[in-house]
Order: sequence, then C-alpha cells, then structure tokens
Amino acid sequence: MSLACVLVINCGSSSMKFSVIPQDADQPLLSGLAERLGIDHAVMTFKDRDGHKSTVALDEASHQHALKVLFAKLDEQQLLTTISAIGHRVAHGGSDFKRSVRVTDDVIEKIRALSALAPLHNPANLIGIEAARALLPALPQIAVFDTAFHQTLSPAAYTYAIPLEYQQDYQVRRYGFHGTSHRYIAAEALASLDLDPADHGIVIAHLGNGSSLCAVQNGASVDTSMGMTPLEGLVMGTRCGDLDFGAAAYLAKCTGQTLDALYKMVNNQSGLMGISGLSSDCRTLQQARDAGHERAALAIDVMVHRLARHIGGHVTSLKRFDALIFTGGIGENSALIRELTVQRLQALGLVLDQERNQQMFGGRSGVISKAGSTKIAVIPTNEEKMIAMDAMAIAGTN
Ligand SMILES: Nc1ncnc2c1ncn2[C@@H]1O[C@H](COP(=O)(O)OP(=O)(O)O)[C@@H](O)[C@H]1O
Ligand SMILES: CC(=O)OP(=O)(O)O
Ligand SMILES: [Mg+2]
Repeated sequence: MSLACVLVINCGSSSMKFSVIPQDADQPLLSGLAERLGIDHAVMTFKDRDGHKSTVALDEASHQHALKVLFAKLDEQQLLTTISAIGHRVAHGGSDFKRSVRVTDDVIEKIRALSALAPLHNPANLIGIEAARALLPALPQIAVFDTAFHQTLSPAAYTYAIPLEYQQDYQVRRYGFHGTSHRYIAAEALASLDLDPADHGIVIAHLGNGSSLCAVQNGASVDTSMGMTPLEGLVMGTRCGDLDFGAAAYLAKCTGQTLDALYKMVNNQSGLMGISGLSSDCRTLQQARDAGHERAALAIDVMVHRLARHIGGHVTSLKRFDALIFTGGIGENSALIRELTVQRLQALGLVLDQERNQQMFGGRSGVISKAGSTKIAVIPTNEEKMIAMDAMAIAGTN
C-alpha cells in the first residue's frame, strides 16, 4: 500500500468532519468529527481504521482550534507525513466554479464573495481552508463544491420567476447543493443497478440533516430541490424548505420581526424541530411518534408528504424513470421514512418490498422494490471519497 493520503475536511457551521483516505484504499486511516464549535462543551471524536472511537473535549470551541487538535493527533499517529493533498468541501461555488479546483488566493476571494449566498456554510468552509493553509502551507489544497454537479441545469430549471434583471445583476437563481453526494450516487447507481450510461433517468433522495433531491439524466443533474441557498425544497432538521414568501411577509408584519430574524427562524428553528417542538433528529422523532407524540407524528407526515410531492415533480424532469435511490443518514437508515414515502408514490408504479426495506440500514446497499416495480434502492453516500478522488486527480496533475 502506498502511503500517500488525502486529508478531507468538511467544515460545517458548528462542526468539522475529517477523514484521512489512502490513495489506494477505501477505508479511512482516521476519521472523525468536532462538534458544538462556536457553542460550548465542544468535543472531538476520532475513529481509527479498526472502528475504535475516542473523544476529547476541546479547550476552545473554534474551527481553528479543532484543526490544531486534529493536526496534533495526525502527528502523534505519524499520519501527518503521509498527507500529500487536502480536499475541502465548499458548499457554494456560484457560477464561478463548475468543477473542483486547486485553492489559490483568487479562489479564496471568490469563495468569500459567495458567502452571502450560503451564510451558514461558506464562511465555515473558508476557516477550514485558511487554517489548513497556515498549518500545512506546502501541501496542495483542493476545493470541491456542492454546487458544481448542478451546473448542467437548464435555464428552465434554474431560473426563478422574478424579474430576470435580478438573475443578471445579482446571480439570483437555483444552484442546488449536495452535488458531491449526488455525483457519487449517480456513478454508483450505474454499475449497481445495471443502467445504460447513455440512456437512464434516476431520482436521488439525499436525506440527512440537510436534504435534497436530484434528477439525473444520463449522468447529468437536470433538476434539484435546493435553490439559491440550501434552504429551499424538502423539510429538513431545522430548515423549513419551501415556504410561501407571502407567509413570511405576513409574519414580518404581524410580529414585527426583521428579515434577519425570520431568516434565522426558517434556517435554525423550523423543519422537523419547528413542527415537533421536540427535536431535529429523525430517530428521536420516530421514537416519540411510536410513543404517541402528536407533533412528532405530524412532523414526519409533513416531511414525507413534501418528499413524495417533490419526487413526483423531479420525475417529470426526466426522459425516463429507472430508479428512486435513497441515501444520507435518514435515507440509508430509516425503513419507516422510506415506507411512508413510497406508499405515496403508487401512481408512479413504485412498490416496496417490505422485507428488503427492513433489512437496509447501517451502510448496506441494495434494491428494496418488488419485481415489476420501477426500481427503488438504498446506496450509502460517500462524499469524503469523492472529495479525496478529486483532490488526488487535481494535485497529481498540477
Ligand atoms: N436508524 C435511523 N433511523 C432514522 N433516522 C436516522 C437513523 N440513523 C440516522 N438517522 C438520521 O439521519 C439524520 C442525520 O443524517 P446525516 O446524513 O448523518 O447528517 P448530516 O447532514 O449532518 O451529515 C438525523 O436526522 C438522524 O436522526
Ligand atoms: C448544503 C447542505 O445542506 O449541507 P448539509 O446537509 O451539510 O447541511
Ligand atoms: Mg449532510
């Protein structure tokens, strides 16, 4: 085994995920997560190649400090010298970035300029890039954008129906997110579902804390549910997804809240959390629903209703419909959400195999539809692997 590894860094608003991936193997040598950054009681969890976990408290709840602790750990485990490139997840690449790129001063400035379009994500991504640059200045850094895979959307799919000047002057349009995950799943599906590379159509449901759908025609994204920001579309952990702008304007008038306050409300206090009043976590809500918690049950119903409705919409953006694929923490693990969703899709010819559905969790992959149905499958996503592959390709050729 060659020792060359890619360090993958995914800085979220309050977390930092990382993974050390060898060039010639799938399994990370070390991976983990720093949580509660910017809040308090921040902790960092490491998982070694055998799956053993250890957790340390962070003295300082910042991304910079979390990166320092990570680099100290890499040094202690003699992994630091194996790293030959660093790959970063960047949420918003706007119209500037159609593919992954090597980070330069100019790239950093463009990512900074796009921060207004992804205020929860891009500033955190930049902290990761700048801290890694300061700590390991000699290594090539590669930015991998959530938006890049959706650059194939047609104007019909990305244009909002407001005066076109706003798109021309302010780049207000649909960009879409989770593209690294959708790209990975689209490639995996080709082989595992035996699709014709030149003639296929699939809908991917990436359901995690943030959730989005993607319609993929012959390997290219043709439609997606997230918009100019990662707020639009499906019901998520704390994000409301689609909301009538009229309702927001009415609320602003009735409650006297500013636009900023309402923007925080729809991003941070809505979705599953807002409806249930209990939690943003799907697992917690499923347990509460089983115990008779009415608002938890309503939150799940609303999420599933929106999901099925959008899947139907995304099918209309395809020329043919070969498969519905579930991925992400909820999509990969929740037999209940998959069952409730597919129940609503009978008109599309989707029929679930109950037994197979129940067996699909914890990283398993397979078809969960009955014979004769349009295929339904679960495929675990791997954004880190995709980021590592891009980083290796770009670092190796530059
Ligand atoms: N067994 C499970 N059943 C239902 N939901 C689950 C299960 N395991 C994880 N989830 C849900 O997955 C979501 C997190 O998804 P994930 O993709 O890991 O998040 P992130 O977007 O932060 O990467 C949470 O809502 C969590 O409750
Ligand atoms: C873009 C987005 O929603 O990302 P996440 O799922 O990490 O919040
Ligand atoms: Mg996610």
